[in-house]
Amino acid sequence: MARYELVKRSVALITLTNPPVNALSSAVRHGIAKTMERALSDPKVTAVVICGENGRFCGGADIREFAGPLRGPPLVPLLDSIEAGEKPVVAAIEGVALGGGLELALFCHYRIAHFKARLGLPEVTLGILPAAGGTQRLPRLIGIPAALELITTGRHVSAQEALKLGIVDQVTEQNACEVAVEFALRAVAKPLSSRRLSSLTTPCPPNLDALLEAVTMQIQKKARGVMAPLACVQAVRAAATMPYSQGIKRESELMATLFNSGQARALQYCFFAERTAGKWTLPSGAQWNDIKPREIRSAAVIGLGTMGRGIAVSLARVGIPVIAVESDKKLLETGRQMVIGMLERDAKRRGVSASHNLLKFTLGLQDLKDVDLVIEAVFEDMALKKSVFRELSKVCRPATLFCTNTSGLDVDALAGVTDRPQLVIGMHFFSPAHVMKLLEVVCGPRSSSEIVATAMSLGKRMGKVSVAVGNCPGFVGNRMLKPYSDQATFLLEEGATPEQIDKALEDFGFAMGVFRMSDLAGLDVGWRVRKESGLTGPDVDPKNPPRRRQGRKYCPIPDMVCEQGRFGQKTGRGWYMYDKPGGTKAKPDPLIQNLIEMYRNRYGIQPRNITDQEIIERCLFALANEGFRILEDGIAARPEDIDVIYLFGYGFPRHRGGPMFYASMVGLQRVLERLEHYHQAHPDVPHLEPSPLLKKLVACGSPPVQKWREHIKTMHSHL
Ligand SMILES: C[C@H](O)[C@H](C)C(=O)SCCNC(=O)CCNC(=O)[C@H](O)C(C)(C)COP(=O)([O-])OP(=O)([O-])OC[C@H]1O[C@@H](n2cnc3c(N)ncnc32)[C@H](O)[C@@H]1OP(=O)([O-])[O-]
Repeated sequence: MARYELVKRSVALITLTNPPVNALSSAVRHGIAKTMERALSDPKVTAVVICGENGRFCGGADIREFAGPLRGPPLVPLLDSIEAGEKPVVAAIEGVALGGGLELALFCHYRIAHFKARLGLPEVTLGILPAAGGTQRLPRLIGIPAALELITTGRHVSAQEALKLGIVDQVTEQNACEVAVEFALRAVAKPLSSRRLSSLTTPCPPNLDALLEAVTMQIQKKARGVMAPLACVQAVRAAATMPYSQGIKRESELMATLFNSGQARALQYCFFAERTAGKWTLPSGAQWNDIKPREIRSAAVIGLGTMGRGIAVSLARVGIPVIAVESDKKLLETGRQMVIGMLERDAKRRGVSASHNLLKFTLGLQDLKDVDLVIEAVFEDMALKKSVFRELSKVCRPATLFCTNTSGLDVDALAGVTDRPQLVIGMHFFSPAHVMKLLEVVCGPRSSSEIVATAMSLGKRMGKVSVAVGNCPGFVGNRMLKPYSDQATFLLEEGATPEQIDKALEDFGFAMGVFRMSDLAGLDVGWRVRKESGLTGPDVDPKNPPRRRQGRKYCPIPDMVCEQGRFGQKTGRGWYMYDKPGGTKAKPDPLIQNLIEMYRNRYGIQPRNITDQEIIERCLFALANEGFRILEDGIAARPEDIDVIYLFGYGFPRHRGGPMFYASMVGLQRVLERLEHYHQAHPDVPHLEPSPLLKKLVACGSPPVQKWREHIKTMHSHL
């Protein structure tokens, strides 16, 4: 839809109207075609201004339309008529001009941007490329190197940077529309030929091939197996080496190779899944858009260990005064220095001043009597956490909200020791808490909808992707991690090596394989959890550690590694060896290979050749299978939530969509068959037994992931 008005007696003002981001849906494209034709044919009209309703120019093509057959007028011929017209067309950019929105502006003869506007060609983040001339026009306007960087990264630039790059002609602090109308009136007399980007030659750097080669290498190194960025390089190469008409053909050829690809579908699924995750509903029927969150004006963090420090920084940097508490002077001083240091480095990186004044450090819980919200981040020990919550109930005013950063302990058990179980919730941050975007908001059965709403909105305010989950051991992320890492260690027993398993997972797209990731996180963390859950400990015979524990198959190799003091990067030895404690460059360690071979000999295990396909199937199908169980148990409301948790908390490759979307892409029938195959081979590994929900979805014809919810409804929700 596009609105047409005549202003200043001779300027046609065309306003795109498709809330919330004026995406270029077929209706909007129809609207532009009709209003442009009217403006160009009306003799009263001397110039045209295009703007967007609600202070947003245009968020690009309507991504929702990609799933179906494309209808309505094709974009490029429509935009050609704008550039070819004899009347100056000025784009008045407010809010955002992204993707097809910026391309629309690049067909206009002039671009005026509001100083708060953001511009960019983020198509590559959706697994595609700018297919409305962006790859041919932006290089002609700002040169190859700058255009290449923006198109292969999809980065948004500010209006100021866009002016410096030459993307826009003027930046204004006033209403961009009014400024554009004045600008258009002044442009009437000026020639337009030099303003038609299609007629310009692309300024080429002398080292073009070397530049394109270097960018290609960098992409292949950083974005393993991701297609779109490489196609973007090819399209920009066409802008440098072909006339515009051929370049635009090359652009659409390359787009055709991407548009229906699995990667594009996965990345577009992630776009919407991320936005769906924030829309929670509780068993009571309370939901995200009808519960008003409390405003948090002050907070406290208890415990300044690794997590507590990151949480304090994440609160202070968004302007929330924080009281940080530790149990003794030395820990408090160490914590204070580290938090201040992190806040300063973070502020420097963001080019802002550090908000030291918002931080207060204390040894006394009584200083927390008036805070709005407390986040407990002490050592992962139930008894210790309970004593903290009992104390808090005594000192904090009745309305103060209590949150725990436990990564898997029972939130309701903690709520039970307080005087306000309805005001207790889990806020599970991921390490480092001031960097990782994911926040699991763990709703106990007594958590009120008000505290759920408050925790979710506080997460958004802290720049987190917040997902509401139910209360069970390990919640969603860590609960699924166990079958995934268990399969990896079982594969070690059967013949694989840590390097082989990690390489298979990294070739699949993970930034780090399971063993390198464990070395980073610290092997002692998992060891302590296994001890606390009684799976290992001093009463286990180290000479003959049993391979069945608590009625299930158990692999003692990780314990044997820890018993040698190998805790990963922090000790310089783990599944890999590092040049020094804290080193990050992993090298295969023959001692680990010896340990595994001795272990196989002791139990008479004949190693066999294990394929990368088996590694991927056993690790990822076990992961997804636990995801199905979590949906059955109502611990997660929909598969999108699980996928967002794994994308933002566990480094699952975005171009694979997440464990549940990946399972749907592989085909639920195949996932079921492979799990049945592996469970038959390993009947003593319950998490390989296909979940009832998986069987049910296959029986229902394997509906697309977005439709699974309809089949989950029958189950009881813990959310
Ligand atoms: C030819 C051409 O070459 C090619 C082919 C293309 O152009 S491909 C398309 C390229 N364009 C993009 O990649 C930009 C994508 N959008 C964004 O980056 C952000 O949305 C935003 C613009 C920076 C606003 O952020 P926000 O935080 O203020 O709000 P939001 O929650 O994100 O969004 C608010 C609501 O708008 C929906 N939405 C946003 N952009 C949309 C789009 N392009 N198409 C359809 N829906 C969109 C979104 O799902 C949400 O819906 P709901 O959840 O309310 O139901």
